[in-house]
Amino acid sequence: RPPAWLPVFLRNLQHGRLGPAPRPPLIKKSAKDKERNVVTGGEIRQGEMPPPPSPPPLLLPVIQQDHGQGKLRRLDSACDDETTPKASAAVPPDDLVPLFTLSGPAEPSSNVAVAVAAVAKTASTVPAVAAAAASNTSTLAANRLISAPPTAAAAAPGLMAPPPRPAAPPGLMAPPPRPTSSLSPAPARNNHLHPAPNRGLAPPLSSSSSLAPPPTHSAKPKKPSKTVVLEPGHSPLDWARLSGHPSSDLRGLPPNSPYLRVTPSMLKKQKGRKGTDAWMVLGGKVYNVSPYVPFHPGGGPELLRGAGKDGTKLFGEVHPWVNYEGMLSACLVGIWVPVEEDNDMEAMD
Ligand code: HEM
Repeated sequence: RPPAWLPVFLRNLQHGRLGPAPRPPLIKKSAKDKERNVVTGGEIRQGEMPPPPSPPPLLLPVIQQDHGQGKLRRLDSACDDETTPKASAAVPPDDLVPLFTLSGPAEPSSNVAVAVAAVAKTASTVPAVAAAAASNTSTLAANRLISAPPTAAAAAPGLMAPPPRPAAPPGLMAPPPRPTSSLSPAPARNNHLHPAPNRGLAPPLSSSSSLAPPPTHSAKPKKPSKTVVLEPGHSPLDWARLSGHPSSDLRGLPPNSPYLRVTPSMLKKQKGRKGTDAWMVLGGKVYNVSPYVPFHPGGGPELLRGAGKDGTKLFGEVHPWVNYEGMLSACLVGIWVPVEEDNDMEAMD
């Protein structure tokens, strides 16, 4: 049974609606292209399959270097008179380090172009790149060449070097190494000539390089506290309330007694024993510390270590930050007179 489309096809053929397939336009290879073996099309003979369309040449870098005119240009002999930077078929000098290579075996005799960009060691740190291509290069090969990074193709001595790659922030992994493809910069191969710094043997581990935190003041062992548990109603706040009251007289002297000139013989009798008050010299003044004994955070016995003597040094060794003057203002007996005078307990004028 004939297929359903056959009558329609025959009818169209009968009415001449079906013609031969349109021939593709003939593209003649110019003499220049023949000479340079550039594949730009070619004649299509009848009965032959047309060749697959060749991919458009990669001319992006050329467009960028085209003085902003936006025209597509080929990097071949047709634009030899242009000033656009392009690859030069120069062999890099011996002291240049090959930086860019094309994949595949380099066959000087074939049409495969070998582009080599090299860093000039003599031009300070500026990566002066000389791209070398085979003289018998094809358009495709030339486009491959110029598709290398524009900085690599156009950089020249005296130009600014590209900015250094940002260092990876601490804690983050270092970026993966760039793939060494045919068109990406290859790592320098003469590292053995210039050993990288700080690659020597690591110093032996010392005690300071352990994982323990560095010694600080906070690491100093603290002295155990010698504060005591005070009786109820004898907190520092209670003492402040008691001593700060205007009517409180904690001197242990008869009312309205003047400030005394306290001599050593007077002081040694006031040690807080046998019903006497404990006097203490602090900063040239004599205080009656007896009322403060039950309020002393360090305990009564500790406080009384300085009773009947000059406790300035002892006080300073324990807690120089304590404001004794303010705390004991209501306990002030008089001034300290370190030399013996004729009249003991002589009142000050
Ligand atoms: C000179 C004889 C004294 C001695 C030997 C002495 C001893 C002490 C000691 C051992 C402590 C405990 C420190 C601690 O480990 O926390 C202390 C605390 C204290 N003392 Fe004295 N003390 C004396 C005189 C005084 C005086 C005259 C006053 C008041 C004017 C005073 C007020 C205090 C205060 C406020 C504290 C608590 C300090 C703090 O917690 O930082 N001390 N004292």
